Amino acid sequence: MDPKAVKSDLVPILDFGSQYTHLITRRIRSLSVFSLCISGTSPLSTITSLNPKVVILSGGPHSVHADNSPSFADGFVEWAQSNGVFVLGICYGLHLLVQRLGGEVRVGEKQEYGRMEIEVEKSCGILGGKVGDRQVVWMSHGDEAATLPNGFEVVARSQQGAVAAVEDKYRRFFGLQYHPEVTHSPEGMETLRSFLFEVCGVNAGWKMEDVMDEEIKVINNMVGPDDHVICALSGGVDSTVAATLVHKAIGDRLHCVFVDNGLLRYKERERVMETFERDLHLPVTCVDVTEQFLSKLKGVVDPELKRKIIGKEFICVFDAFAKELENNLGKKPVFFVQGTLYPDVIESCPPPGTGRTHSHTIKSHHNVGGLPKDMKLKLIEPLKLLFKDEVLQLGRILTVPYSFLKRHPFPGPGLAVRVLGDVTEGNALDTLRQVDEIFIQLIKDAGIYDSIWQAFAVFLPVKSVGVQGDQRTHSHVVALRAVTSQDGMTAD
Ligand SMILES: Nc1ncnc2c1ncn2[C@@H]1O[C@H](COP(=O)(O)OP(=O)(O)OP(=O)(O)O)[C@@H](O)[C@H]1O
Repeated sequence: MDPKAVKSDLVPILDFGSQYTHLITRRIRSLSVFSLCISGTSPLSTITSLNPKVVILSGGPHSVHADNSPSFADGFVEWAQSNGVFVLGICYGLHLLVQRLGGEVRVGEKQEYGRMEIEVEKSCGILGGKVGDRQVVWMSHGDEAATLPNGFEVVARSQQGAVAAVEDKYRRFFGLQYHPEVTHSPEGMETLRSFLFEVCGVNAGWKMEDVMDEEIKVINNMVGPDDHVICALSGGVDSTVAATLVHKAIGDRLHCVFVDNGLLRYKERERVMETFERDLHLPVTCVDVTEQFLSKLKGVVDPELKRKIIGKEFICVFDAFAKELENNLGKKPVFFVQGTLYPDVIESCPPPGTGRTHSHTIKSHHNVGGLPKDMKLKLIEPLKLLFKDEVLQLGRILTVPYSFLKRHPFPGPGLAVRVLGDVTEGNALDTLRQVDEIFIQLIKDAGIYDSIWQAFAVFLPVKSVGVQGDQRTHSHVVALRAVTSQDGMTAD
């Protein structure tokens, strides 16, 4: 997706490493306005090329007083001011604005963490001008704005008297000391909404239908009229939605491969292939490489080693599939489709100041281990700017069956990571498949499958005493686990 082709205004978030940065992006997107996280230290040209009406500076774990604390590019405030761009600094973003514009930030006398009450002191834009209004907000800061730059006014204060909201209406600079993006600030969402629409006059209109049309255009521009494309389909939501989208764009020049590695769930292969063929009309080749995978996993106990072996075998299978396709078509396939999502991209691009290496090129996340270099396939990652719930929305528009979209996620290495110990010993895999099926079926019968994020069984490498019929038995133990989650970022 080309961010510049988006129909709504685009709101970039300069990321300074807050654990909440992606939440700001999500809140704004939920208002039908496209938003993107970019590194807080991005060059000015990256920001200006997006032509934004509003820029948000995120919070972060740093203090502006620390050596090498990250900051926006030189010339940013001047550019914003001379182009009438609205700037909102949140927490660390507010401290940066205050400091870089000539105010003073100091270590707060009473550092504020958790729920606090604030009171609006001045009629203002960002908090809706309701003087005397009190609201509960989520604070998480050590530093505070002590002296404001010329032209700034305090709009709200915390109970402890610390600055909670500021603005310079004339220059269009705004700051919130608290985090409006978290649900612990109950009025935060309304604050973001009124800031974007009423203060900044942002145009909404970002729709998943447009994302789909735009993606199809991008794919058609990328893939030549005679080019062929490969996609590894796991039966999971991401690769299925990505493949369905690419298929809509280029038709049967897309060649999908589904790998039965002997580590799939009960009747997984039959169920997945049926959906691909009957409901989605996707051209999929199913390869059965059970023996190949299980022989490599014999005697392997270490889960990390299992993952590595599986990753390598997947690559061999994809490689063989590409060669066979080349023989059949008389030409090499050129592209490989991956269902990389936005959280993978964010995780692969650590924000400045985290101590992790910052990569400017987006590194693709692929837990089947990356592609072999001599395959020389270019990547198509049509979902790489979308969050999981947005991918589900896109899937619905692409008429991927609801039951399929609602399937619980299943790991790439499959049951190999749900059997603790050697997967080839005894009949661990078969036992696990049967237990898992019974567990999932019971959850479905109880009508709670859709409210659970992921439920699964794990085969443990211990035996315990039980009674079956009239017999005392000594047999394996299987653990059952189920978690709920909104988006797979946190779980209960
Ligand atoms: N059995 C399989 N056959 C073919 N490809 C597979 C298989 N398992 C995994 N893959 C490929 O590896 C990718 C990563 O696997 P994993 O299941 O961890 O990913 P994911 O990000 O949850 O995506 P998905 O929702 O598509 O499964 C998949 O998107 C798919 O392209």
